[in-house]
Amino acid sequence: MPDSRTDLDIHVVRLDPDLPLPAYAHPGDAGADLVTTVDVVLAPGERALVPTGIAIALPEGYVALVHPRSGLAAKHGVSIVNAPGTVDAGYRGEVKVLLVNLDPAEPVELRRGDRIAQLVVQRVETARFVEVDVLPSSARGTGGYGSTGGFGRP
Ligand SMILES: O=c1ccn([C@H]2C[C@H](O)[C@@H](COP(=O)(O)OP(=O)(O)OP(=O)(O)O)O2)c(=O)[nH]1
Ligand SMILES: [Mg+2]
Repeated sequence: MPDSRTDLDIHVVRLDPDLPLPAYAHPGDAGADLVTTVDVVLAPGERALVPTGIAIALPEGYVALVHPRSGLAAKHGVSIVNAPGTVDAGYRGEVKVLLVNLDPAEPVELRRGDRIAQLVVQRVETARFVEVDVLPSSARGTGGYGSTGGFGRP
């Protein structure tokens, strides 16, 4: 479904011409759905690098993040090992999805053409890493990993 609010064109090559381009389910959605080109069965705990049949050329200054779909996660325990996957602007290979079946008991069967993940395109900064001897102080300081407490229960 075309989204008239965007001016950003991303060139896509369909490596598998029978399958669709990434598509937003609703106008304004953040994630465009990606499909699998192959049938896959994932046993409990199993992972697989699944091809999506597309290659893209992101403009410089953009990244595409490969996110899990919440419906597959909630209903089948299917997630992405490296979530969110990072597609660099210079990458011209096939976009792939490292799916994992986190369900402890049930295998999951994915069929060619099923929507398996979603691609979120974002602007991104390329930083200069400047070495210094001392960092400026901050309210948090070095506290992390639960330094503010747990669930916040009384
Ligand atoms: O979910 C993903 C993650 C990555 N990639 C592709 C695009 C990305 O630009 C490239 C490299 O990904 P990343 O930098 O995360 O992996 P790496 O292990 O650091 O590999 P490399 O040494 O090639 O950078 O692989 C995907 O197609 N899907
Ligand atoms: Mg890398």
